[in-house]
Amino acid sequence: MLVGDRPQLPVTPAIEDPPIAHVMPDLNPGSSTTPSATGCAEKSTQPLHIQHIWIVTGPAGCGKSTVGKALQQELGVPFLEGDDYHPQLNKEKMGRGTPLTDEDRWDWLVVLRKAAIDALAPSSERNSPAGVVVACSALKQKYRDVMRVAAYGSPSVQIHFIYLRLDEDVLMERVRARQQHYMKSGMVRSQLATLEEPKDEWDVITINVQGSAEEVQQRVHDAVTAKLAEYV
Ligand SMILES: Nc1ncnc2c1ncn2[C@@H]1O[C@H](COP(=O)(O)OP(=O)(O)OP(=O)(O)O)[C@@H](O)[C@H]1O
Ligand SMILES: O=C(O)[C@H](O)[C@@H](O)[C@H](O)[C@H](O)CO
Repeated sequence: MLVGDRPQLPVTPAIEDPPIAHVMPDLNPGSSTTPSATGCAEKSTQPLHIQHIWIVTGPAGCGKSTVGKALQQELGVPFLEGDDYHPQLNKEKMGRGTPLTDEDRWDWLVVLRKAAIDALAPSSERNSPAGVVVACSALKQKYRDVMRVAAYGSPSVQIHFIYLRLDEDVLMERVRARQQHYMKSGMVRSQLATLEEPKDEWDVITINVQGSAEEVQQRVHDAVTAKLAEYV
């Protein structure tokens, strides 16, 4: 299977990651789809309760937090702000104007992925939510692949990336106008240099985020509604 292709069930993890894979909770105890001995999914009469992980991606300043929080309100699911999961050293590094490396991002992505899985797990205090929204730059395809592992082995969990596309000049304007954030406009160019725009990745929805926050939110709403309709 090529990276970014839609996996067929049952899914064999393309990335070896035993600690997470082995602790994946059974998110769907009443699942309607049961893998058979031959490896083919068998249908039962119960509806499949799908949990959707919506990962809002793109470079600093594209609007991940703004879009993510609005989507959280709309869907009534938890929201994880990826920036909050960076170790302090990463934040200090970015604050000094030094771009993160693959190594700096690796543990952050794994921790954020686990937090997303945990947010889906049922607890005694509330019912299992229908999903979670995560703001995470996920600039490179291999970073998105790290996050994709969250859905591996759990047919009831679906992962979607919402890539917010914006030109450099508008990105720069938005980051410059933003107050009290460690990420300054000088980092925008390096974010774009690192960015691998998703192409032919079946689980990515690209949204043009030029325009007002309301216009952008409407586009996101339409795209998410259309995606959810595929599961009805
Ligand atoms: N559609 C929009 N039009 C104008 N300004 C916007 C729009 N969306 C977001 N902003 C503003 O742009 C700035 C960056 O947005 P936001 O913080 O949501 O981006 P981000 O991708 O989460 O950034 P970072 O990754 O650096 O945390 C904020 O000040 C926000 O209020
Ligand atoms: O991968 C990265 O370089 C980082 O995640 C950044 O994108 C920041 O966390 C974020 O944009 C905060 O401004």
